[in-house]
Amino acid sequence: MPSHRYLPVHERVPLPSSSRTWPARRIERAPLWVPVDLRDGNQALAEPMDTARKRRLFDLQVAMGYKEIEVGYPSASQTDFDFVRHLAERDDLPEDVTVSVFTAARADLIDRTAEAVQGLPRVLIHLYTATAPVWRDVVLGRSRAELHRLVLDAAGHLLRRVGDRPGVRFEFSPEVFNLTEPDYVLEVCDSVTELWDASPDRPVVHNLPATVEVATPNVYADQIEYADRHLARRDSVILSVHPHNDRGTGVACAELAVLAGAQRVEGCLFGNGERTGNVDLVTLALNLHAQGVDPMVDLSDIDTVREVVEHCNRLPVHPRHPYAGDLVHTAFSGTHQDAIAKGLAHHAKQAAELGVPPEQAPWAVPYLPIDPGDIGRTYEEVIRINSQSGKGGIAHLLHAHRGLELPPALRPELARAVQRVTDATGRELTREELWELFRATYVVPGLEGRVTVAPWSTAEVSPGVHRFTCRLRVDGVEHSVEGIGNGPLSALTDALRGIGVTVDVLDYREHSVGGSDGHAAAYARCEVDGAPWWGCGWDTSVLTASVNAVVAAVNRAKEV
Ligand SMILES: CC(=O)SCCNC(=O)CCNC(=O)[C@H](O)C(C)(C)COP(=O)(O)OP(=O)(O)OC[C@H]1O[C@@H](n2cnc3c(N)ncnc32)[C@H](O)[C@@H]1OP(=O)(O)O
Ligand SMILES: CC(C)C(=O)C(=O)O
Ligand SMILES: [Mg+2]
Repeated sequence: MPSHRYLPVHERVPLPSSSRTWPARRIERAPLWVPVDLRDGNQALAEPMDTARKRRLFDLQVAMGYKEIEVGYPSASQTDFDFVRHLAERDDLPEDVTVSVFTAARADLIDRTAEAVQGLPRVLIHLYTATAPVWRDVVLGRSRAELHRLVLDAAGHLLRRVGDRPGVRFEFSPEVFNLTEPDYVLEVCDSVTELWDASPDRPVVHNLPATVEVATPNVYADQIEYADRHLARRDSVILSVHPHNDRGTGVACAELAVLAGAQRVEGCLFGNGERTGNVDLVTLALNLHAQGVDPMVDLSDIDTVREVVEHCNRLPVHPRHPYAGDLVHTAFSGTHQDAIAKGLAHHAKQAAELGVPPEQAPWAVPYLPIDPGDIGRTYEEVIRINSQSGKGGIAHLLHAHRGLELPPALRPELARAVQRVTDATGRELTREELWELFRATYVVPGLEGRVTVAPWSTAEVSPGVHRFTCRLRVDGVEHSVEGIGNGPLSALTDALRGIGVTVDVLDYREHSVGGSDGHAAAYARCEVDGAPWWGCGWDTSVLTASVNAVVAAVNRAKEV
């Protein structure tokens, strides 16, 4: 790999001196989130959104609780212009929502922008120019002083065009801030602050983008902390960040930048955006949620959010995407499943002890950073069965979906049966298939097999003495038999012994299963002809379930 072609960041740009304090800080409240899907995200789509798609995403963002939303680059295309006009003319913006529009520092584009926003009650006009040396030299062909002049001319032009309109505020972005000399950033931003006469009640936004990520997130945090400390009229400046994700560390950059003093974060839902995307606002919000901090946006129905975003962007969200992917709450592997199953049971118990609903109780379930229920996910997806799965997960699934309380001693051999199937097929077992496997292995042998018992009856002939009377069919030969014992099951085993089937019940459990069909499950571990076998019964009658469980164990032994 020709790595020698690339310079490390400290050889590309002077970095601010390092008296940093951000590493010791904590994020205790959400910054102002600003979705830029309708502008930055949109400019990265092969098929940019039309008005209907833009409106759908905008309405979603309003419903989620975003208060500032970048809606387009109205001077760039008729579609974007029309969408801004649509918002202005519909006149249905919630009173606490401000829209933002984007423009380059060119008089013609500013004029068109001013036309587009006419009539909007609250609008932030976002002016940008790249300030980094390579862009100055190669793209814009201007020296530091010349570019500074260009910015001030554009900022002044904007002020003259719309500065006296009520509800208008300004934002400035020195594009590629992260590769711009820190003193030059201050020089340009401070002069813009002054020109726009920012004040605490009409602050300017300075948005310092990592337009293309080039360094580890700590470097960006140092750059932001330096700006936080040195920007003029700091109480009249909202310090904003706009990370991209070229190195896959956009989220880390945003979080460290907030530690370093950023008050506002621009990004896109699920991280759409140029190249590898803008920083993902959903992940950022849920990262805060998972730290006990109110994210100030509603993600309680993440699947609807995802569905709308996928529709509007025509891009899928990856199955492993943090929080939102189809697979992120799912454990296939045995030890994780075991821990989750125990964690969920413990969670339910603790909630009951605290007297609060489970969805309000403190969360400490292994391997699940947040309760999937918080974002509208169900538990059904949490544990899924394949060849990596173990007894804990299998028992959890049969409990969750069929109400079975499998005896711990039965679980290992059921897990082996499951593994034989998943190894052979190489695929996942659905919960219905798992139930069928359990039924076929342990329940069906109680209903059909070499030995069948039907009809039968029991009676307590004297206190503590039970009689079991039945027609027994063994290998097609019918017998009428009776047995006596201290309970129905011991009377049954006595009857079996009468025709030469030696069976002892070593362990027996039963429980009723909730639900309208009112089934009972019975589990019998029996010694049959000297070897132990499990059999299970599943019937609306507990007694029938128990008889079937013993017969199932017998038939399983006889089928070997
Ligand atoms: C990091 C970001 O996301 S920046 C935002 C980028 N977004 C977009 O580009 C999407 C929409 N853009 C567009 O539709 C078009 O670029 C338009 C309509 C805005 C402008 O189109 P055109 O006039 O055809 O120019 P073009 O796109 O080629 O822009 C390049 C020119 O603008 C200049 N320019 C680029 N950025 C800026 C800026 N921020 N401020 C002032 N001038 C700029 C360049 O120096 C170049 O000038 P030159 O022709 O004198 O060399
Ligand atoms: C804020 C603007 C200029 C931007 O999208 C970027 O720098 O990435
Ligand atoms: Mg961007």
